[in-house]
Amino acid sequence: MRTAYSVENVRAAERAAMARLPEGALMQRAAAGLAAACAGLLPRVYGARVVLLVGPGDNGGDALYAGARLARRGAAVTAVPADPGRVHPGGLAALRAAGGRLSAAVPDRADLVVDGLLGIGGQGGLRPAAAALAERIPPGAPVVAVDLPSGVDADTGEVAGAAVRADTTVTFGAYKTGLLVDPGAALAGEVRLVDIGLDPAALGTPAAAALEDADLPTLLPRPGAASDKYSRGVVGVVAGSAQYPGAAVLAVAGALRGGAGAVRYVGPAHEEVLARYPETLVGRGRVQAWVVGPGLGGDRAAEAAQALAEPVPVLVDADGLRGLDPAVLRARTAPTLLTPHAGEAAALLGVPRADVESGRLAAVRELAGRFGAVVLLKGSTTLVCDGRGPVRVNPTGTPWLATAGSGDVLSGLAGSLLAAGLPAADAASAAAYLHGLAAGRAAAGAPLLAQEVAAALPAAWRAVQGS
Ligand SMILES: NC(=O)C1=CN([C@@H]2O[C@H](COP(=O)(O)OP(=O)(O)OC[C@H]3O[C@@H](n4cnc5c(N)ncnc54)[C@H](OP(=O)(O)O)[C@@H]3O)[C@@H](O)[C@H]2O)[C@@H](O)CC1
Ligand SMILES: [K+]
Repeated sequence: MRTAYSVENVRAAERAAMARLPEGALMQRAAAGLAAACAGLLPRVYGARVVLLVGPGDNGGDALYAGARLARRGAAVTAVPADPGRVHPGGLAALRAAGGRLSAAVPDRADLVVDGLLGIGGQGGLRPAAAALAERIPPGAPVVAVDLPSGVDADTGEVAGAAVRADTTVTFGAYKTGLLVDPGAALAGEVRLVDIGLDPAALGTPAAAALEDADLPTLLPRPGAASDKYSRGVVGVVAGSAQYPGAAVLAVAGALRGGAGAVRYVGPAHEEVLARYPETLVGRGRVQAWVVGPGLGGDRAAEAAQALAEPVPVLVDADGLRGLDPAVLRARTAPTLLTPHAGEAAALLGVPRADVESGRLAAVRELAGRFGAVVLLKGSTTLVCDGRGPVRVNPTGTPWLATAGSGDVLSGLAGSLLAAGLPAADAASAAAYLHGLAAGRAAAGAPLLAQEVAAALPAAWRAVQGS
């Protein structure tokens, strides 16, 4: 599990480390790691044109000390301060001593740009002087962000105004939440973590976590010799309508590949479902988890209410989410998993969709708290929040996954994992992970059908089991 921490926790761990280290040691470690990463990105350090964008704080200090190291190896290093009156004095002296120079303007050409404008001390969108420098980054020059792309909120990934788009982010001591959550994650490029010797215990509880392949085998159900279809769990799928029969087929497809022993379908599209998947049971009956919502069409609160009245885990998606009553969910004894996209989340919260898109972390936390449910917020980075532990950020997927029906497959898959006995947050995050992995494999750089995602799930499952 890749874990990310709040600025408050990172600062606490840094204070603890600074108390036992000589002054400036942490910054030197950070600068050494940054310089090594920059050197690795350049075909040749000697003679390379390196431009440092330097903010007023320690983030700028890191950039200057790293620039000094590159200058000592023969790079032509130019530092451009956002505010010439506020530049890290030690860093500036080191750069000058190494032969680097200071400039008021961003040079037209660069082999590498180092963004040291703002790190974890940044508040709000970039101020005009810093924004002006960010806008003048020479087109095509690779950009390395120091600690995080300037303009990205370290705790939320939110971007309020101008921000730097990095190809690589070199972050120090621990991942920051904003590096995992969009839109910040999308601006960070490839994120590299430099160990500066922070004590993991001093970092406290992570604010966010991203699953990795190696986490999946411990989460996914594995049938034993004595398992039968009932002990492996039966998942009921309430989905589809005359208008959207395909949603039923796709939700069942996801459910069949999610590890439950059997899938029970309830709805008008049973002929379509059986034609495609004769393994499906049809009609109401006992289940270990319900999936309600894909393709129901219209306001179908009644179907959701019927499932929610049963003391088993219930996943509510799509049309089932309309008009959900928080009081009903909060009164439930079994877990509830809601799987909205941004538009559905906005409707549940009564806010514009743009607010959810720009503040995804806040939105998923608010939904989980308000509804007393585990919430999987779909999107470019899918988030899962259970209202208690770190928010899970899904690292797999492909933009091709933004295709009709892919959410139906995800709901079936997550519901199946619920029926197999996984806690709701694990079911949701494991499903999102496998779904994204399957989509990446199936798309392979070309447009993707939702049914191909479902078909690729067994290969994704095998791949992580072998990890
Ligand atoms: N602590 C450690 O042990 C280590 C820390 N390390 C490094 O230090 C970094 C944190 O340094 P930091 O605390 O100096 O903050 P930093 O990110 O440079 O920015 C603060 C400055 O920016 C300004 N400013 C704020 N918002 C702004 C905006 N929107 N637009 C423009 N300006 C804005 C703000 O101005 P003020 O509000 O004071 O007027 C203040 O001057 C961290 O990310 C890592 O890189 C590493 O070396 C490892 C060891
Ligand atoms: K930065």
